[in-house]
Amino acid sequence: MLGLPEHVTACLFDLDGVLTQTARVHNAAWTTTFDDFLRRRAADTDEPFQPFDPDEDYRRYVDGRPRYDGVRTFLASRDIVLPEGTPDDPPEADTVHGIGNCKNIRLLQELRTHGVDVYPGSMRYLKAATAAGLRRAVVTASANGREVVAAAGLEELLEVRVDGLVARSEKLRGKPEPDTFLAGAERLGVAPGNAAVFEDALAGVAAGRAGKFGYVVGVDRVGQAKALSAQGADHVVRDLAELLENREPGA
Ligand SMILES: O=P(O)(O)OC[C@H]1O[C@@H](O)[C@H](O)[C@@H](O)[C@@H]1O
Repeated sequence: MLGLPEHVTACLFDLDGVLTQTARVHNAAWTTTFDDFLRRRAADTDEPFQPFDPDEDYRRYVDGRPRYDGVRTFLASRDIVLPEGTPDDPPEADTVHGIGNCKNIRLLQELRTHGVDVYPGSMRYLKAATAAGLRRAVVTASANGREVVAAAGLEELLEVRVDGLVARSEKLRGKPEPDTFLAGAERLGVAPGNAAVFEDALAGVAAGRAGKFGYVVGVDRVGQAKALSAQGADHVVRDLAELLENREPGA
């Protein structure tokens, strides 16, 4: 049904980059934030400034991961270790939390100024899934998940939300671990084997594979179809509307 195998009765959708056109907003906020930090550091250490790569660095180290995990993973890729700091560190603090908080201020500024766009194909797919009686959850690493879902006007179409705040309060490990997707399936009352994961991030597809979900759809918005397959996507589309055309997988 809807391009999914017969045993699938529920859909677990990632948010940024799958339902809403906000992956690029996160990416831009991270790029500016990391570049500011790296420039300061280069000036302090006399080492050359090597900017954050919004393609490679974002996809490998930041995309899909919880905010502070993204900071740690990227810094580790440059052999940089910073103090953790605390959640209320100011945005200029050179700590894991300070950098994450700086990115969040930039992200919210942009989201609140320009609003949130939904992918038209995703809206169509969500409506078709609702009409077909498939269960529907959104599972996002973002602590801003509630705000983005509301700004996108998707609240009515999603039965369950597992976001970064839920993950924090329930101590769920972030993607690429499967915990948040497993929590989404559990809240819908569906076994992982009967749920399909929809993900645009490499870490998210890896989480879908690790959780032994019934089907993993890779959503390729940036030309990384091969990498999504290599992480374990069963099928890769460029837009969810493609699944409405192909009624059965592989058809
Ligand atoms: O900083 P937030 O809003 O909690 O989001 C955390 C992460 O959420 C993911 O959905 C994005 O792919 C990442 O880019 C982002 O860093």
